[in-house]
Amino acid sequence: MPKVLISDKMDPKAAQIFRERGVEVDEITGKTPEEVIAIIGQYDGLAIRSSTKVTKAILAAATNLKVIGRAGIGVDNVDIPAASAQGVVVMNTPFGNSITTAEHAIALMFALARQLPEADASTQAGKWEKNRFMGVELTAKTLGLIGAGNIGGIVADRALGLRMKVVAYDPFLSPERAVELGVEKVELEELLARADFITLHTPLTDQTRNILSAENLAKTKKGVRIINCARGGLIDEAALKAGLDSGHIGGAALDVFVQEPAKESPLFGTPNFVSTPHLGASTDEAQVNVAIQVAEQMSDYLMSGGITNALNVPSLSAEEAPRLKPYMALAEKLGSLVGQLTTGSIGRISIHSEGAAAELNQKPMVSAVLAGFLRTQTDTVNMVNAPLLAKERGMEVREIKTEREGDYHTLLRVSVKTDAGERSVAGTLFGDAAPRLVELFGIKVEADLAGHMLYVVNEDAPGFIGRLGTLLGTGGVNIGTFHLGRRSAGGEAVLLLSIDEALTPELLAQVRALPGVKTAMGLAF
Ligand SMILES: NC(=O)c1ccc[n+]([C@@H]2O[C@H](COP(=O)([O-])OP(=O)(O)OC[C@H]3O[C@@H](n4cnc5c(N)ncnc54)[C@H](O)[C@@H]3O)[C@@H](O)[C@H]2O)c1
Ligand SMILES: O=C(O)[C@H](O)COP(=O)(O)O
Repeated sequence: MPKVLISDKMDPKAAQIFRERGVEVDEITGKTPEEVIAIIGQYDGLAIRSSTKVTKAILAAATNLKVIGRAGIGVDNVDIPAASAQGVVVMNTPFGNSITTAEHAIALMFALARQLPEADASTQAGKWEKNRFMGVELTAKTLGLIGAGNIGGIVADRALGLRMKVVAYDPFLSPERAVELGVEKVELEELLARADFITLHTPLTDQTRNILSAENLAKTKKGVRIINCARGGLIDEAALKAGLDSGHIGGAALDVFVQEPAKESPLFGTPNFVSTPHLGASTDEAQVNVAIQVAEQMSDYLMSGGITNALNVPSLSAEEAPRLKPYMALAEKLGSLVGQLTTGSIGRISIHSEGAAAELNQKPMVSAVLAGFLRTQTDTVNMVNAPLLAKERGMEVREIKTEREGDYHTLLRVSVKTDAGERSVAGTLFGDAAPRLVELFGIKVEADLAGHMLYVVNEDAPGFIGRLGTLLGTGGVNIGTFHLGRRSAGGEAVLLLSIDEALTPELLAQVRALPGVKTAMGLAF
């Protein structure tokens, strides 16, 4: 039974779903990295929010880990390249807390417009400072949206409902989507110059880090109010403090900080500054949503191989998984076969689907071919890191689809281009389930690729099969199945034998010494 560790505070629904789906679960929160390292080796899955930092060191100790599930959106607390290199799937729940976070941004916008936190503190201190707290209306004000994705889009919708004008800066926002959202797509400079309120909804990347730098803050309208419910690091906090102190910035509300937890900051205590401790996603509804989603996704993966919302591997729904499973087995076997039969460096590997195979999700099949191929070179490859490894090894990967059926109802062909030219193998599924090799380097042959096999290329001549059978029999090797193919009568012939155990090097040398043998190799699947 697979075992999952929930290492951050999560709605109890997550544990309930894991158990219902047959996954054992431990909830151990608030541990130091060293404590996580000490226990992580026993788990197949790790369910987290933003507190657990999944570092290289934690991954190195996670020897059984197959999946990391983030109950939320941001995965900047996970070393994704290290997870990928180790073959661990990383998934998040990209929509479960979007509405909640958008509402938090709107709440902070109101808090700034009417100085609610300071008015509250003053009133509860018995001061009744009615004349001190003069606010501004939101109606007819311009909201500048930096990042118009899921959360930004919801913020825009709510702001339009408040009769605000919304301008958006997002280089990836299409003009059509801007129209659909009812926002005006503008460049950053224009947004800075026009916005009365600015709200940030981008991930933290090299392009967005300090997007509100001292220089850009100086370009904003005097009195601008700024909200950040996305990620610390999007705003230069020192420049923000200076802008608030000088009065150029009319107010700022931060839910996220460069350093979290933010137990101290020069911003604390600054007039017109409002803060919350990374509460954007903290509502009952959002936490139930993300807990359910993460547990369902992780259970699907651990129990049936279904992949949803993964950041480092193509998606594969739980419905697709059973249909794709035999194809993945075929793909992996074909990849392994070409890997075992190819020497020298590979310039290109092409995966060609024909007939029924072409109607399926190609990405998982491609990953399976690459994993099968590369497993002949390294033990640490799997579906997750295979595309990455192939790229690192300078292999060009081609995907080709032909929906028309050829000789077979469904066919997968794997071709490799090396210095010696291009060669291919092809396979089909018998009864849509059983993988079978049907072509080997241009020769028709029908074989199951399983267990130990002997591959022989020889000159087609009478008596050869008898001599080979006698040699193997004398050597104590039991033949399970025997598959033959030839290019033409008397031409090159190929033999694929399944054998109960691998040939000893001595016996293999004797096979190679038989008259007419061009190549003989042991294979294993
Ligand atoms: N405070 C919280 O608790 C909380 C909760 C949920 C999400 N978040 C954070 O909010 C952010 C947005 O989440 P989302 O679900 O809307 O993500 P999303 O991926 O749907 O949207 C992000 C948008 O940013 C845009 N973008 C990327 N680079 C940009 C750039 N250089 N300039 C301008 N725009 C750029 C993208 O095109 C995209 O439209 C994420 O960082 C997420 O981690 C925070
Ligand atoms: O990216 C997210 O989903 C938010 O930052 C929420 O983080 P949390 O799950 O730690 O509240």
